[in-house]
Amino acid sequence: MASLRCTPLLRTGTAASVCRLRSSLLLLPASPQPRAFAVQTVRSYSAGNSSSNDPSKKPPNVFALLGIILAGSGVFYLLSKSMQKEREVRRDMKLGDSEIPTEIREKQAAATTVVPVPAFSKDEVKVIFVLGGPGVGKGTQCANLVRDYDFVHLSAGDLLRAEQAREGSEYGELISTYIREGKIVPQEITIALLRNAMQDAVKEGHSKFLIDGFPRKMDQAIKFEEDVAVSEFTLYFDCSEDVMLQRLLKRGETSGRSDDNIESIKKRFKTFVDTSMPVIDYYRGQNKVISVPCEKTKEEVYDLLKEKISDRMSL
Ligand SMILES: Nc1ncnc2c1ncn2[C@@H]1O[C@H](COP(=O)(O)OP(=O)(O)OP(=O)(O)O)[C@@H](O)[C@H]1O
Ligand SMILES: O=c1ccn([C@@H]2O[C@H](COP(=O)(O)O)[C@@H](O)[C@H]2O)c(=O)[nH]1
Repeated sequence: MASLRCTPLLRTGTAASVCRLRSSLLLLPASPQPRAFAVQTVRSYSAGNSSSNDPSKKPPNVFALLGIILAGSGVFYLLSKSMQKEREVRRDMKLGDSEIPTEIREKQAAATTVVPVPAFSKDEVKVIFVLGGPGVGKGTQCANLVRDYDFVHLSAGDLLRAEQAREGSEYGELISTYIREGKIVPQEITIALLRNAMQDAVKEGHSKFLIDGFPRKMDQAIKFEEDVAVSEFTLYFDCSEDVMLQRLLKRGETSGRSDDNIESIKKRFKTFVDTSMPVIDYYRGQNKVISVPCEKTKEEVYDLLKEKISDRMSL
């Protein structure tokens, strides 16, 4: 089986990514073993043998015996030749495809299927996705968990805003437009930012991550879990649109965010329903969603959240 590890290098704003192919070819299925030949025991009949006079015990026909031995040797020779040919084909990988028998080529293709390996193993990191509609209170509750427990909070939206504001970023313009329009920024950018931030935190000895506002689209979910880390579970913060709208408009009075205005908010709600809810449904199908009702006060929501998380992992 071969394994693939990809290392995106967005940190300096470049889109380049380095893919290290760790290819360890599976050995082809073992060659057929030479068949065991039946060993024929030849009795020796001496002239003085008392049974030699018994007409039912005639000496074996020497020519028949020789024939059997010759036929056996022939089959053995042909079998050895065929095994040697297969060994040569396997050893000499420089042979052109057309020279390799189809059957062997098919075996090789099956054995070299590339399987992606996440950058962080389940032993190294515990990743919790935090999803929910715009303004539901994800950031507020993540801040509570960071204050009280050993979590690292990575908000995809915050990372994108920081990249947008970074001098010299080649994605600044693009991110700015996507955020204002409530659209989802291409996953390569967001995943590279998250991965770099995780790498820094792991280097500092952290292992528990709250990935807030991500994945918001199925392609992000699949790619992140293939390339970066597999999630433990998803927290889904649930609230009516009316309540979220009131919270966002209130926040918009001071946040300075380009998308905390009624036009952008409507677009964000639509994107959430059309694009992000399928991600929650996807994880729900895997029994990996913890739903947290969020209409009550911040404190009440937090108490419920702690209770629900501690049912699933030790806090
Ligand atoms: N339970 C709550 N009751 C009342 N107000 C709340 C509650 N939770 C959060 N808020 C307020 O609602 C606003 C949005 O909260 P927050 O920024 O945490 O939401 P979010 O889900 O992270 O938003 P976004 O998706 O836009 O990043 C904030 O002003 C916050 O103080
Ligand atoms: O994975 C993501 C996360 C966010 N975005 C864009 O950012 C804004 C704001 O996100 P918040 O979580 O509300 O801070 C969001 O509307 C998207 O435009 C993204 O593209 N991909």
